[in-house]
Amino acid sequence: MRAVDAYTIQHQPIASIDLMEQVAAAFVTAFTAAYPHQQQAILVACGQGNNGGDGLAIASILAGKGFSNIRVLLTQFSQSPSADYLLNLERLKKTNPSIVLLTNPSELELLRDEIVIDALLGSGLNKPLSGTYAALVFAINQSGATIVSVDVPTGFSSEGEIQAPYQGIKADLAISFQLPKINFFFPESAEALKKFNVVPIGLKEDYIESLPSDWKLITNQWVSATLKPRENFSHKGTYGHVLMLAGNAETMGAALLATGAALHSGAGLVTACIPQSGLTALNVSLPEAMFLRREFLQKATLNKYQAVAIGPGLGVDKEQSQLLDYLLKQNQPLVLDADALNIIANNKHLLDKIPQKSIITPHLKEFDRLFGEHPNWWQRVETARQKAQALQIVIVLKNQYTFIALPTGEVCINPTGNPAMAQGGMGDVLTGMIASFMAQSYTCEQAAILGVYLHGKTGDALAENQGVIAASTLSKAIPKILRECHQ
Ligand SMILES: NC(=O)C1=CN([C@@H]2O[C@H](COP(=O)(O)OP(=O)(O)OC[C@H]3O[C@@H](n4cnc5c(N)ncnc54)[C@H](OP(=O)(O)O)[C@@H]3O)[C@@H](O)[C@H]2O)[C@@H](O)CC1
Ligand SMILES: Nc1ncnc2c1ncn2[C@@H]1O[C@H](COP(=O)(O)OP(=O)(O)O)[C@@H](O)[C@H]1O
Repeated sequence: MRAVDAYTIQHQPIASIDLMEQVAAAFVTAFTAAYPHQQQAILVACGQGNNGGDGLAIASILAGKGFSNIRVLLTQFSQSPSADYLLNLERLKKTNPSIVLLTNPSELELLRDEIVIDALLGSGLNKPLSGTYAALVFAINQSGATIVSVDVPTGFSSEGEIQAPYQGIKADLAISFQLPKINFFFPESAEALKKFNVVPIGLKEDYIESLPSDWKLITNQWVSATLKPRENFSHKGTYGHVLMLAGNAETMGAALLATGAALHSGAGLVTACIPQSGLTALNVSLPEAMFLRREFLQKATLNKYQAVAIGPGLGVDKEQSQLLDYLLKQNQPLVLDADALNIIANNKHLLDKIPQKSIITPHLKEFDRLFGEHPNWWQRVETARQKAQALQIVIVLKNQYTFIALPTGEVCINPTGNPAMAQGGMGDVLTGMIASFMAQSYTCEQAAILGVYLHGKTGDALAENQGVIAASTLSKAIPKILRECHQ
């Protein structure tokens, strides 16, 4: 993002001070949408770099909009304030603001119900907080005030390992510019911010797209452009055939959920290879699905299936291990989830046998069982990136924000999904969706990205009206979201 700012200043007819003005205006629009009352007491806490410069411009704009109860806290910790900070300080002084000069953090006093706008340090953070900054941050956190951070909470690294224990500002909201920070998507950020809001500041999208980056944020635009329409004169054969190998006596539901999601996501045909004991349930709940006896799997012609998925509710006994072993030898790309991954974790030599272009969908624990324990998510995602490249597979590392590591070494971040989806069976639905897209002739990368994004998007649409979403409810709602996403 810092590169984007620098490029914009160089290549657009805009000076850095004017970009700062745009940033401040965009911040104020989002801030006043959340806190509209002009009598609201606000303390704008400014450092002496460009983040502090933003804070000064924000204070001026808020005052201009009639916010009459603003105090501006100026830290006096640095010997070399930034040029734009100094310029904005001169501008602000003309508005006759209430200024609090702070040399000693212990002098900080907040008014009743005062909101703190945190503009102390932003993306310029280059070392852990210490000394006076650390003491001030501690005092602000302790105050219990509502905190809204400019760009990033002070002390929070935008990229790289998040310091543990976290000692930066604990913001209620961070208002960031143009693009979210990569670390907002890591679970450890929960300590630093409750919510983030990204506001546009008019930077060149085509330039941002063209920047080489190992990280990609999945967008609705990409999904809509990638989804193929259902063509006139097409038929069930056009949309591929999924074979779903799943289920066990106590976990037949997982097989039904995965099979149902494959149907609801548009596969032309879906066959469930489940134990005989699940047949009645299959016929009653999913009459569209076909059935393949487990004993016949090894006699079946596997290449009549455009996607083969294995794992949901499968079990890890000898019989299931042999089935997996057989499939791994067919050298046909697979979707591997749940117990298929647990079997591989217990027999690590099988990792190298996963056919290239396969997709594996571990949650945190399954991932660590496969690849070893990780002290934090940053390292876990880096392992995913390396393993996806080394094995030439797609790794869908599931979480609130799922990371998809591609064989190219890129990692896609999925912005959709919400905690209402945190219920058993949700991963089974995802496996069915991904297998369905694979059967419909999308590449393994596309199938994984479409599956993950649309899974979360369906959950987001349902969460507008319900607090908890059962996996079967989500599955049935997929067709409506698919319709909406088709261009
Ligand atoms: N054109 C742009 O770039 C735009 C930028 N914008 C805004 O600017 C923000 C980035 O501003 P920035 O680069 O001036 O850094 P900032 O975060 O204010 O820090 C200031 C200095 O603090 C120091 N420092 C670092 N860590 C420290 C620590 N732990 N404890 C103590 N000191 C520490 C370090 O200086 P050093 O100590 O290394 O000399 C650093 O340089 C960005 O988040 C956004 O809000 C927008 O206006 C859009 C246009
Ligand atoms: N808080 C959350 N926000 C968004 N998605 C979530 C959340 N909790 C769970 N999910 C999604 O639900 C799925 C859970 O997968 P998994 O743990 O394998 O479930 P199960 O094995 O019960 O089917 C993942 O796709 C995950 O991204």
